[in-house]
Amino acid sequence: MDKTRKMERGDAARQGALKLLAAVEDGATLDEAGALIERLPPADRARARRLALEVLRRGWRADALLEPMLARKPRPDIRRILRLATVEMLALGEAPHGAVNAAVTLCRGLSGKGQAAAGMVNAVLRKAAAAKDAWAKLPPQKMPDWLRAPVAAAWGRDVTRAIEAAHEAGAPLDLTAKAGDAPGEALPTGSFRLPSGTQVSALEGYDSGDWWVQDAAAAMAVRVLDPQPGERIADLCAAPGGKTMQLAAAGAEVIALDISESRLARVAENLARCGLSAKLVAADALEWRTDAPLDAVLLDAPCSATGTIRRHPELPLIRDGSAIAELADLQARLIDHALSLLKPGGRLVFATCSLHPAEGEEQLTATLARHPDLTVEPATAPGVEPGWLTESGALRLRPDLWPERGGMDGFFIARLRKSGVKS
Ligand SMILES: C[S@@+](CC[C@H](N)C(=O)[O-])C[C@H]1O[C@@H](n2cnc3c(N)ncnc32)[C@H](O)[C@@H]1O
Repeated sequence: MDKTRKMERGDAARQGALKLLAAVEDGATLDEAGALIERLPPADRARARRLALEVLRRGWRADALLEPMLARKPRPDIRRILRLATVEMLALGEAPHGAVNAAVTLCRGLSGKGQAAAGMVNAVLRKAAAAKDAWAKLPPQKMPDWLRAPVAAAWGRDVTRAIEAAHEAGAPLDLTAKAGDAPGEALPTGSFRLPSGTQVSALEGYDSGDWWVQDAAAAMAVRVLDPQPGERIADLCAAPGGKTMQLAAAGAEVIALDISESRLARVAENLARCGLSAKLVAADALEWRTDAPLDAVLLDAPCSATGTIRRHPELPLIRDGSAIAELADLQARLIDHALSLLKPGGRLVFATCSLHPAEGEEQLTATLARHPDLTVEPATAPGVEPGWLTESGALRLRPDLWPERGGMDGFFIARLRKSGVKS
């Protein structure tokens, strides 16, 4: 590819990244914003998304570095260009001349005053390129107060900083095998790990459906439930279906329920790809009833998803924490209804991909107060380290765990036994 075409391609990806970043500033998730770049060739689209992710993970850090170099606060489109080039140079190893030239070209493509900023952007980015030591000394991007305060109250400042470092580092690619092995490093908990950016569809076993993509922490809820062949188990919030597939692969008779028909269609696609089956039901779990009581229920409840910030770094920017009380209330109602579906002695696994104690530890305490006959069983499974269990026996997974292996998503998982004869 000649030099000019290479530059144009780089700029298409950068322009795509800037569009995604602008949409996030307007409140969209990166997935929602994806439509803005769908016309780009696949390689540019993937690069645009990667660049946007990396800038979202470090935008605050870039601002902190650049602020003393700027005479006045830049307008939003210029600030996005400055952040992008700074992150490219100082975090992604892009050669300064390439990143600075690209930033200047992007400014020249703007209207009116944007063009006039090209000189300033050139000068500031040249200074930024030389500020490697200052960049290295800046702490990772902080969580917003609505999340940082409860996290720090629960686990202290050192853990909070370690979680923030894990958020900045991003997430590897984890696979769950249908049976036996999958490509990648075998993790102690049974998942398989590959470097982030691995092309999923090129891996051996993709077409034959031997495995599916699922974070190592997310895979723990079903391992804690320990499904047995032939057991009747409902997965009440099933889509897109990672946990349904684990239950089906274990030989359980699975009812996979989700309120969203379109999301349930993804469960059907995923099951078909992997040659697994489950009964699919589109319904509100709060209203759904079954003729025969169940051996077990998996409730992977809707939540703030704050455990997935490594993969969704836009979440802290587009959420303000105001939904957490409402989500915790919905989770409590789902737990109560799930318990009513169980046989005496049946088990409920409650899980959320949240770092907020209101959707985890506090939810469990409130559940036990409403249902004093429930027993919390230790949430153990192969590879679970003793330090991951809370005092009450639930599993608290956090992004800062396994730092040498690349972390894991944040999850809370509790295994509850209904009173009566054990099933
Ligand atoms: C955390 S996701 C579940 C992820 C899924 N368990 C997996 O492993 O792939 C939560 C799901 O709950 C569904 N949901 C939200 N409220 C619900 C309700 N009242 N009844 C049933 N499903 C609901 C959402 O549509 C969403 O698909």
